Amino acid sequence: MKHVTVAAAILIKDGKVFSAQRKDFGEMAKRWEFPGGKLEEGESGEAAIVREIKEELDTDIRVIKYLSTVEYQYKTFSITMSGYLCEILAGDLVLSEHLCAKWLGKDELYSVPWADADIPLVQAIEGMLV
Ligand SMILES: Nc1nc2c([nH]c(=O)n2[C@@H]2O[C@H](COP(=O)(O)OP(=O)(O)OP(=O)(O)O)[C@@H](O)[C@H]2O)c(=O)[nH]1
Repeated sequence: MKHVTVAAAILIKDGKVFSAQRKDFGEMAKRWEFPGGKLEEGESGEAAIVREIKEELDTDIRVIKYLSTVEYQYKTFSITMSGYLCEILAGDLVLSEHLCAKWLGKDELYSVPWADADIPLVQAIEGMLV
């Protein structure tokens, strides 16, 4: 079974968290996720998340702190995903790899179909939202 190690950015602004919708292919097609992606060989999670957000969203971020790591077994692959609380340094989160995106407040947090693996991370950040 394929295993992927992923870094995810938790971006919170005005009490809302940034969530983006995956494209229409793969096991997680059209699910909502934290932006990010797979670590390259020898790369740290912190370095990967800064690189991925630049690549995917043309935005410079910095990691404020590591939050937590989720392990999840999908039908076709397993995932280890670490979430990092990040802040935007420069850029406008320009979508290039997602269908759309939303800033979700506490009341809307579960209004989108999240990727299954994300639920523990979503729960972990609920208290940071308004
Ligand atoms: N970025 C991201 N990926 C997630 C999340 N939750 C989750 O299950 N995943 C899964 O983790 C994997 C990440 O792969 P990706 O396609 O985003 O990563 P990448 O940009 O490095 O991929 P690529 O360069 O191979 O296309 C996907 O299978 C995706 O479905 C999440 O919150 N964020």
